[in-house]
Amino acid sequence: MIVTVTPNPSLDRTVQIDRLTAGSVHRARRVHLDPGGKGVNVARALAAAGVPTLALLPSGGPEGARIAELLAPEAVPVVEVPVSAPTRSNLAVVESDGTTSKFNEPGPELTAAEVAALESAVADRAGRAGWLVTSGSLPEGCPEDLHARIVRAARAAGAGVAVDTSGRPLELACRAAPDLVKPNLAELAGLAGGPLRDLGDVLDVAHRVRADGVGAVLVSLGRLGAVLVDGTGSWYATGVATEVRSTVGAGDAMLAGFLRASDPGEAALRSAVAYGTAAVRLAGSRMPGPDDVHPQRVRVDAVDRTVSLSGVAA
Ligand SMILES: Nc1ncnc2c1ncn2[C@@H]1O[C@H](COP(=O)(O)OP(=O)(O)OP(=O)(O)O)[C@@H](O)[C@H]1O
Ligand SMILES: O=P(O)(O)OC[C@@]1(O)O[C@H](CO)[C@@H](O)[C@@H]1O
Repeated sequence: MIVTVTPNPSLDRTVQIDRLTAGSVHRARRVHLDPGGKGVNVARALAAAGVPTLALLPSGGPEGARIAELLAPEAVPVVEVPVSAPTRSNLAVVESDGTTSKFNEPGPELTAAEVAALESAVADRAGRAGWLVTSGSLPEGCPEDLHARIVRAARAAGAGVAVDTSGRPLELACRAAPDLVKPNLAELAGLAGGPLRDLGDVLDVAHRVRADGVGAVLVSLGRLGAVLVDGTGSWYATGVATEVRSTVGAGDAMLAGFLRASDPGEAALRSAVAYGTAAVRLAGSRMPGPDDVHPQRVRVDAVDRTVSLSGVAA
């Protein structure tokens, strides 16, 4: 079973318009509502593939209840930790060429007792998890080492642990020696303390992160694909995305693809990029199912240090 922890879930509203122009009124062509937050998305993709999973999240107000309602038809088991402030709603504006602008709320303020209840729910379930994924931003009131604490608790319970977050919480989580981290380019640059120019820089930082105790580093690079560095080697994979409908959640789909792969290393990277590529073809933060995913179309090579990262958001 793969348990996902999302300290700051969200009700994701995706609005499709022709073109975003600052300061104008826009008429939406379509609106789509998804249960969201990074760990929630990972659990959705896993459930769609028939992988036993459980999404653990704080839940408050009508937004929290709606997330659980939307997860039910996707057959995602949920453990809700009740909190008094309402769960946030996040907005994605997608233009007709696939350009996506995201507006994320900070999230509710959790009390110390609510944070303790979340940690206790993690401790209760970690012993039954093969993997535990802890991901996303932290709402107000959470200590910045919350992901790090969850990593330690899950490791102590014998679970493999994957982390997908950013900034200081990511730095602290790396020090807790998780089995896997999944930074995007901006997050890896944050860990490096400066901009990264090419795959050579990505490789060097990923090796440094591993040397500090992280098992494997899966770096997602948007349209450029992804790099994996683990204890057995390093690879670069690219997919073919025909049509980009929404990039929201592509990183989460990718992490699910990595975790559901039957083999580690190169095979897991292939599955990860197949999932990421499939996700961008789907509207909103919809997660791909196994029929959407084509690992045989993913190209995996040795890492060419000279490939430039210009044009990838960092
Ligand atoms: N524009 C794109 N074209 C093709 N593939 C893409 C594109 N954007 C993302 N992908 C695929 O999805 C994977 C994850 O994307 P990305 O690096 O944007 O993750 P992320 O920043 O963590 O996303 P999120 O936080 O929205 O989940 C990439 O490695 C790639 O395989
Ligand atoms: O604000 P955070 O926690 O960093 O990210 C939240 C979020 O953008 O991540 C998911 C996509 O990865 C969305 O479902 C959700 O809205």
